[in-house]
Amino acid sequence: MRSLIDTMHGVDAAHLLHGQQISADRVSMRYATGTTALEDVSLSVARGEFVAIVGPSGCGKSTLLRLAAGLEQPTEGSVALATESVAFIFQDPTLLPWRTVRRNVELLTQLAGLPKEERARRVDAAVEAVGLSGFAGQLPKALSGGMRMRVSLARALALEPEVMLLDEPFGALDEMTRDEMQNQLLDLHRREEFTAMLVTHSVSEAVYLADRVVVMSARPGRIRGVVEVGLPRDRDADIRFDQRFTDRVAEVAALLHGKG
Ligand SMILES: Nc1ncnc2c1ncn2[C@@H]1O[C@H](COP(=O)(O)OP(=O)(O)OP(=O)(O)O)[C@@H](O)[C@H]1O
Repeated sequence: MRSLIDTMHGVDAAHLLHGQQISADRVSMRYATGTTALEDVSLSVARGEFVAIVGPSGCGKSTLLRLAAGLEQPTEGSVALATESVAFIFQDPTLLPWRTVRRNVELLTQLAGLPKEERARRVDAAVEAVGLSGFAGQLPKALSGGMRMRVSLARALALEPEVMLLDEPFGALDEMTRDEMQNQLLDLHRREEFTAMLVTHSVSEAVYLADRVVVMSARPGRIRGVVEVGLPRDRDADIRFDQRFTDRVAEVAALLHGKG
């Protein structure tokens, strides 16, 4: 199940400062194949913060998320996580086709060994939170791509995670559905107050969702710069017309393209 979403174990929480949820300290990652994916990356994410990571293809963004989850160990430096309560969301919702929406959402709570009543409470809340109550009895094949992604989100939410790691979750969706999913995620983050690390190829998505955007260089990935978004957390689609939004998008894009 590790390849779907999972609860992970906190790694070496000793060097976390107060209020930090994730901390990477001078991390380098070289795979056995000889590829150096990351070099000297240091990053701290505060409890409840939403951090987006953008960078050229192959610069080590997914590697950084896997390190944060404790799925990989860095070759140099250290990664610390203040909690064991972590959910991972991938671009592919990976639903089990023979299980209904409800039973898919329940899956990880079942594997985590939660009692039946507790599972039922969490599943109901998660299905409701993503607006799928009317579809709880449907099979995945009856759902649109956006709805399947909502099920994937609900399955993660049912773990009531303190940390949500999202690897390009909306990359396969059409633009309208993607906009809807971004608003859904903003709303969930406001309500559930989890810490989020999101990998995306979209600069505007990063600025729209995050408190801070981390811009990485081409492989081996280093942090080229970090942009403080500085927009109110309580934002909606209209913020895209705000000068501050367009300024931040330009700032991130300039860093991304080496002009920062
Ligand atoms: N398990 C692995 N074994 C060997 N090399 C790997 C492994 N995972 C990733 N890599 C390599 O490490 C580099 C970074 O990969 P990673 O998937 O982290 O980048 P990314 O920024 O997420 O890419 P993309 O934006 O294209 O999804 C790539 O060159 C990739 O081929």
